[in-house]
Amino acid sequence: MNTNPIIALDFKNMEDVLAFLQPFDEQLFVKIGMELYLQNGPAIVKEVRDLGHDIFLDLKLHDIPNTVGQAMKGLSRLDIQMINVHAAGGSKMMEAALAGLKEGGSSAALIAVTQLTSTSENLMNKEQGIPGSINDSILNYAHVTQNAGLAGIVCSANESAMIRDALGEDFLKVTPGIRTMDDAKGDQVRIATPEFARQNGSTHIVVGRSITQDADPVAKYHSIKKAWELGC
Ligand SMILES: O=c1ccn([C@@H]2O[C@H](COP(=O)(O)O)[C@@H](O)[C@H]2O)c(=O)[nH]1
Repeated sequence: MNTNPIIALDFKNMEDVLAFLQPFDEQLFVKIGMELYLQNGPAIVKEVRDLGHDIFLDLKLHDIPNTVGQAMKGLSRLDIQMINVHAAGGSKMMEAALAGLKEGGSSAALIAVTQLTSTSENLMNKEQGIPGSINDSILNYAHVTQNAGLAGIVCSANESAMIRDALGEDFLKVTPGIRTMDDAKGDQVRIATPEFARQNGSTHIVVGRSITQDADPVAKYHSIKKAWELGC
């Protein structure tokens, strides 16, 4: 699987996507999330794929098993490399998602969000009503996800070593919340640098505003890619 940094294409339409992608002269791994997909529909996935880029479709499905399974079957028609659900939907929902994806003939890696990188332990305890440490919650969701047969999880890079030690190198640890030292944290809580993500066992990093809002996105992408590849 492509392990290049995954660029989050958090734009409102294809015009903005094209303006962003135009200066890049290489094949990228990009993420299409709710902002772009919900305002433009499935056609946007084909348009980006036709440009030659690999795609992580970050829709974070979370509903009853039958609904998620049927939705995944529909999404399996899209030529994508990675897709996700929320682990909080439970093992039956994740199994239905996987079955739907496979029935539709897709070989995309199915992964599950554990705790969003914008979630703090305090928020989890008080608003989700989950007691204990956020690491315990993430580890629990990761075990449930692996037992349901999925390829990996979304977590922050801070938790990647814990997940690797418990669930192995091959289980995907896809980590957003990536920031360089001079980046604004914004709404993210559990952040890490690309080099730390590499050292701590992430298999993929997801990078949005650090690249997309930079004055020179191509140069920023290459500096993040280098830090990620070298781990220093
Ligand atoms: O836990 C999660 C799951 C998904 N995301 C997504 O990743 C990018 C991060 O964007 P930045 O601009 O680098 O903060 C964004 O599309 C999120 O929807 C996440 O951040 N955390």
